[in-house]
Amino acid sequence: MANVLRNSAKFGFSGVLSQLSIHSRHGRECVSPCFSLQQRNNSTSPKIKVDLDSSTGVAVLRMQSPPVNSLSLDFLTEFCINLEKLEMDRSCRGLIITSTLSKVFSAGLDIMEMYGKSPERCGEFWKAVQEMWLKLYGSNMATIAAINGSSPAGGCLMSIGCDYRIMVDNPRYSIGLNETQLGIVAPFWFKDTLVNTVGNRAAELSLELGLLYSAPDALKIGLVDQLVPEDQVLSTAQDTMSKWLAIPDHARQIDQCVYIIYNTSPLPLDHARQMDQCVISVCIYYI
Ligand SMILES: CCCCC/C=C\C/C=C\CC/C=C/CC(=O)SCCNC(=O)CCNC(=O)[C@H](O)C(C)(C)COP(=O)(O)OP(=O)(O)OC[C@H]1O[C@@H](n2cnc3c(N)ncnc32)[C@H](O)[C@@H]1OP(=O)(O)O
Repeated sequence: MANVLRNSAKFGFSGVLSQLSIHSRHGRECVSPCFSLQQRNNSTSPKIKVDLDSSTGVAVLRMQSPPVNSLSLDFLTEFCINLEKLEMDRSCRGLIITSTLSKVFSAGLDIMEMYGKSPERCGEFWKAVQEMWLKLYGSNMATIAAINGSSPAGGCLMSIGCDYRIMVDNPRYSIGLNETQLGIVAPFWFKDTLVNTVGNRAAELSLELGLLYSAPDALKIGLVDQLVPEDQVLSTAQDTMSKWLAIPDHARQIDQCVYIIYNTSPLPLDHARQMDQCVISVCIYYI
């Protein structure tokens, strides 16, 4: 593991984060061309299924990559391609993300992507993680995570990258940024997103202790917005989405824009790259 980390630290990360701006969150621009994403999508069977209801303008994106919807490079590439397609489709105003797997929303980053891979592959993987977050957090669509299972680490990041979170009311399902428990550190942009969701103190405790919250505890700290019985998670997400879509898009988008500008520190490319490298270097030192 240490060697993998050492190699990855040498690699220059993409610094895609520099593109987080008023334009990427609220304009209709793509963060990166679909072409390059499609070029690197090598998966054979779809890991993601998207159904767009043109009468409501709401798409449901189902993650269907057993056993745990781990975020591999192939998965992330497919995810980003689908997000870009929906983003460019003006008939789509809302996106619900859920899982077809029982018990798991997403297990987060695919551990196998962090082990025994070339520096180039590690860099490509990390860029895909950043792109996933940028495209989701920067989406013009109203986004709701229908969390129907556990959602640790990168799965939690995906959830808090959405505008609203509905989780199944099952204390066995957990969610949180548990990186420190694994001996690694959540990058600063994970932290920013968590602070924007639960506030400073809860985020500090959560990150330092690597806390995984049961669904009821996640509701208490505001990590999720609502708990519902398992069989109602999708219908509740659809009902909630109709309320979000009753708001004119431009007003909601501008409001989000103001919020994010005042609550997220936009960093220039070099800073973003260096800070990610710093996190990984610290991990290398201790692992
Ligand atoms: C340049 C970049 C590369 C280098 C990076 C360097 C440093 C990193 C520094 C900073 C990065 C910080 C960011 C990290 C974010 C992350 O997301 S890290 C991933 C953290 N994920 C987890 O901790 C989740 C672990 N999994 C679970 O808790 C459980 O599996 C579950 C999701 C709750 C489901 O439990 P369940 O009982 O249903 O299933 P199992 O545990 O039996 O698992 C089934 C099967 O799935 C495999 N698996 C589980 N999680 C992952 C995963 N994240 N990646 C890949 N595979 C996973 C598990 O091994 C089992 O496989 P099997 O034994 O072959 O059946």
